[in-house]
Amino acid sequence: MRQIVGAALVDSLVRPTRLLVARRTSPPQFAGMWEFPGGKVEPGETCEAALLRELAEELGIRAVLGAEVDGPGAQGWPLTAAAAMRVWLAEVEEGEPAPLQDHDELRWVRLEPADELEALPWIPADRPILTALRAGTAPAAT
Ligand SMILES: Nc1nc2c([nH]c(=O)n2[C@H]2C[C@H](O)[C@@H](COP(=O)(O)OP(=O)(O)OP(=O)(O)O)O2)c(=O)[nH]1
Repeated sequence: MRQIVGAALVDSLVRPTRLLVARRTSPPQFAGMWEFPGGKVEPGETCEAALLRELAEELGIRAVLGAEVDGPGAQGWPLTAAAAMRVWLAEVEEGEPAPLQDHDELRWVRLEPADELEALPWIPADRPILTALRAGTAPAAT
């Protein structure tokens, strides 16, 4: 199984209210769809190092990783029969995210209410991840 990593970049790891979403430019079947920035883990790389590298390359930022958005398998969330993605919450530490590579638009979208977030044409495999992310970042009831 090919290992993919993705970042749920939020405005604040302590009190997340917005998520940075990215619109892919390729391949044709994913162009125009929204996703978690990230990419493939290279041989010899840890997942965390791969994710920080991808965020630097794609968005031009240095990020800090928070908790993992745990998926159903050891390799995270299934994407296809041959690929799965682990996803971490993350926060920008340095830089301003820009669509440098693989994306033509970035958007900070409110997590709750999630109308705008859910209305975007996401890569379909990402939908269950979004649901888990929203459950995990919802403010605790008092
Ligand atoms: N980055 C990312 N990829 C996703 C998501 N959902 C999903 O199905 N994928 C798929 C699309 C791609 O087939 C694969 C990730 O590959 P990629 O093209 O982003 O990887 P990469 O940046 O390392 O690209 P490359 O070296 O092959 O050019 O996983 C997601 O939310 N984020």
